[in-house]
Amino acid sequence: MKEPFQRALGIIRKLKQHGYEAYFVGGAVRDYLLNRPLGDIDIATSALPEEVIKLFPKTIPVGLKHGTVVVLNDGIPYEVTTFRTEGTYEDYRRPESVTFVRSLREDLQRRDFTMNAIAMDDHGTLYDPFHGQRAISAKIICTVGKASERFSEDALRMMRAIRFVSQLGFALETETKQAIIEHASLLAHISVERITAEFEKLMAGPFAEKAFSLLEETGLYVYLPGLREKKEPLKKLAQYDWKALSSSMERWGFLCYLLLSDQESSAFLRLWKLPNRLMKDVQHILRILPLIRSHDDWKKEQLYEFGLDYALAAETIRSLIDMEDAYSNRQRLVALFAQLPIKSRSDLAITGKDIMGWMGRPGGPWLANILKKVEQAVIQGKVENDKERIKEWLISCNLTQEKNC
Ligand SMILES: Nc1ccn([C@@H]2O[C@H](COP(=O)(O)OP(=O)(O)OP(=O)(O)O)[C@@H](O)[C@H]2O)c(=O)n1
Ligand SMILES: [Mg+2]
Repeated sequence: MKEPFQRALGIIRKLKQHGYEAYFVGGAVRDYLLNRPLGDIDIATSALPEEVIKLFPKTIPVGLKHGTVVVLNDGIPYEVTTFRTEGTYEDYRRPESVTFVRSLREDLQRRDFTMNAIAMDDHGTLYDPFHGQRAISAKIICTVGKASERFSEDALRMMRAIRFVSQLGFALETETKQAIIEHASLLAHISVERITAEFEKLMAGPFAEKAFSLLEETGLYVYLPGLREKKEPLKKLAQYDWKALSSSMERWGFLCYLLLSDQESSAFLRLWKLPNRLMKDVQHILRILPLIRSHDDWKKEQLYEFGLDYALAAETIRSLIDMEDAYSNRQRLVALFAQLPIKSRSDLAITGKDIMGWMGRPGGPWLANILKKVEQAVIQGKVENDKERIKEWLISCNLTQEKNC
């Protein structure tokens, strides 16, 4: 058994010693069978939440209504959830309350996809009543039972299905795909935050282009923020190798650049409720892209002005769009940046104070103007980044004359 499971065995064994059933379930079992890195390890048990709390010294009651208690074992948190069915669903979202059951099979039956409905006991024996292993071998994403029921219970599962396509490269089973086509509009009941979380994972998957193609084909895109009118440009997204993009900022930047006009992007990013920092970063990239696409190569001044991180992100997107090798273009940019005599204003050998002293004038807009000129001259190699040289240069250019500031 893999190390992360080993470390959680104590929890399962303790539950069993007290007469309860307990199993590893969900994504970790799936990823273990796929030989992928394991995420959070979830445990399902017949013990009720209060029974779990009594057994373990360190617990956090994170979702008692849903039967979930976090058990801290050697400082690592594990979600321990009571076997449950989700009872009646309202509004196509996960329910407010659940019904606890004492059978593993019933618990697995309420899960979304067969590959996510496999349980593993403390000896590594698998319980797979819905043939999840078969689906994994065939690389198929298939709902447990009737697809229309699973998607009506929680419409986010339609996004999850396509997000798993992106992460695993699997295909959607026919009935599952058909049900997404028929139930796409139910996504309107789901909160933007949950949709965004899935969409971020979708964009980051190694098979994102397959997923974009499916968003378009199933019509699910219509219910994604700001994409309703973007059927045709959306098709373009499926033509690129998204693996070339390596951060959230690059992925959102690329998406906006391909789908939207300059005026649309800020409202679009707000619709997805992205964090402010990310929105600002993306908009910065979107301002850089048209500038660098109109030139053959980077200018030193541009690189200095944008900073290496943003420049690299924009260059990665540009390379992808122009079908160039992003790796070597990035390397070139890093080398060019290394050659810059200064990387930011704080690297200048002089300060505003020096200039005020030389000119005997108090600060004002003129000072920012001169500092800018000095910065440009240093970057262009017209003057060495040295206090005396800069002073001489200012005098020789007559920049110490008020009329030239
Ligand atoms: N809408 C959902 C969300 C989750 N699940 C079940 O709860 C498990 C754990 O959920 P979660 O951690 O959200 O997803 P994972 O499948 O583990 O995927 P990831 O690797 O991204 O965590 C899933 O495997 C699935 O069995 C479900 O049936 N329906
Ligand atoms: Mg998980």
